[in-house]
Amino acid sequence: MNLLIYKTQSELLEDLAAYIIKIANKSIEEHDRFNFVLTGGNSPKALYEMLATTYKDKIDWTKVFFFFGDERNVMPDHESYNGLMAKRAILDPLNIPAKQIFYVDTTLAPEKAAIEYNKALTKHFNGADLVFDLILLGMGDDAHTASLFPETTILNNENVEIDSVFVEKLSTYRITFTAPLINKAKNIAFLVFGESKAKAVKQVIESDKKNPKLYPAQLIDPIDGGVTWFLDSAAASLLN
Ligand SMILES: O=C1O[C@H](COP(=O)(O)O)[C@@H](O)[C@H](O)[C@H]1O
Repeated sequence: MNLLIYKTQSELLEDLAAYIIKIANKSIEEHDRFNFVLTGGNSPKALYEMLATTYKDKIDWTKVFFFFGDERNVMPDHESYNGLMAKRAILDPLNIPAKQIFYVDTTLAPEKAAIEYNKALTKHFNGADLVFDLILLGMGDDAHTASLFPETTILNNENVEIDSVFVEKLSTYRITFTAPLINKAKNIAFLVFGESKAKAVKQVIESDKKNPKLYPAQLIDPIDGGVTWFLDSAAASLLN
């Protein structure tokens, strides 16, 4: 695990953008495309905007395919839809054509949306293993990542797939990559800001004994690739 801690969020974002650009260009050089899984929530917005403006000439965006590691069960025009934030912050500004964007279709029932997303991914990968070049992840202050929430049934799902899950504490369904699917990625990066995440960061990274039922981000342990944590000093403040 690589642990990178930055004094300010802007330093962190600059470095994370450089990390993404490097992986994107390497992936395009190696297999002529970059399969990039976006994270939702609030944390990545400034990063997406930065990639679409300051660094827009650093990547051949015609070769980038965008996916979502999790989605909220709301309509695509709802402010909470992860795809909408990404659409506004990076996809529309870069004029990414629809064929390069894999939104989760939340007009369907959650189970059906997950089935359709699995089908779309299998088709994109031509039936080969679903190995993404880069998966970006956030983390909630309850240590959830993607939509792998504490004490939910999906934590026991050992399949490499997208699934739906009912999250009791939010009284809602989510659609999410399972941990085994995330762990197949070539590269995984966590982006975590702010003091409210400090306790969860410590529990996930420094607990002597793993307890993924309570701290689901502990399930992220890639098979072949690496995981890099991009933290600001507030999020890292409780680490030894
Ligand atoms: O619900 C979600 O939360 C996490 C963390 O979001 P943040 O707003 O605290 O950055 C996010 O990674 C996930 O994609 C999202 O659906």
